[in-house]
Amino acid sequence: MNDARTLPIHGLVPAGGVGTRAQTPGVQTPKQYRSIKGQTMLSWSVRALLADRRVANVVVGVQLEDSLARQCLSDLSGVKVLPTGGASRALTVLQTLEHSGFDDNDWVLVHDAARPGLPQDNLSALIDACLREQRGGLLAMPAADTVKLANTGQSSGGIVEVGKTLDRQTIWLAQTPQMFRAGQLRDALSRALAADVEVTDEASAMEWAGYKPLLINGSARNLKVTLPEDFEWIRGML
Ligand SMILES: Nc1ccn([C@@H]2O[C@H](COP(=O)(O)OP(=O)(O)OP(=O)(O)O)[C@@H](O)[C@H]2O)c(=O)n1
Ligand SMILES: C[C@](O)(CO)[C@H](O)COP(=O)(O)O
Repeated sequence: MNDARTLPIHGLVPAGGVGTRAQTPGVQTPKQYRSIKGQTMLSWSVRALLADRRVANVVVGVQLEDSLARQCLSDLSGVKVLPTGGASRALTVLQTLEHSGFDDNDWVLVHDAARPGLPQDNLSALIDACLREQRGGLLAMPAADTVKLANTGQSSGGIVEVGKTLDRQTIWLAQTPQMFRAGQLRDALSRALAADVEVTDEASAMEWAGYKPLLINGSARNLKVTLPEDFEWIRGML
């Protein structure tokens, strides 16, 4: 009989993007399939989840026509690739959840394929906190810089000006993994997307549904590889 506090914990990696912002002239490979120190970025990110012995398995959501994921993950056990990619990250997560076979009360850790440097102590701290508090949560970093809100209504000719400075004491920058009960997350994502809510991470759908996810300290090493120069940074961290 599964202990309700420690029901299976699954990984879910949305890998259905094309990495537009990371592309450089002549390199069309989606960023998750770019090689870093001999492994694809996707492989690094999946392995980072599996490194915690409490993570039972990982499902990876990719676009229907994607054949690269199975190739680069073929040496890993406990990994299933599903053709559940959608037009947005949130839709990929939802469709992968819907076809994962996870039970509603199972825990799921959603982690970007673009965050290969996830430190094990951060992952462990997130899992510990969610199991201890029996609440969902996410890795995030308190803002270390002064935070400006742009005055979007006034920009002309590409010029953007400051609207105001925000109190950074309450600003945290979300990372992944984000850990929630599979059924609650699936329902929140489905309802939020049906209501045309802007969902850029799992927590925003859960917040819209009324939950208060835990914020657990992440790391600069858990960089989301987004721009071409990020590959140089992340190579030095792996
Ligand atoms: N339709 C999409 C879009 C994104 N993702 C995944 O969501 C994660 C974070 O998204 P992001 O860094 O924005 O990746 P891309 O969307 O590929 O990048 P870009 O916005 O530059 O195209 C990535 O693992 C990406 O593969 C996804 O599964 N399905
Ligand atoms: C989920 C996320 O990594 C949290 O910061 C971020 O929202 C993903 O944004 P992207 O534009 O889909 O990369």
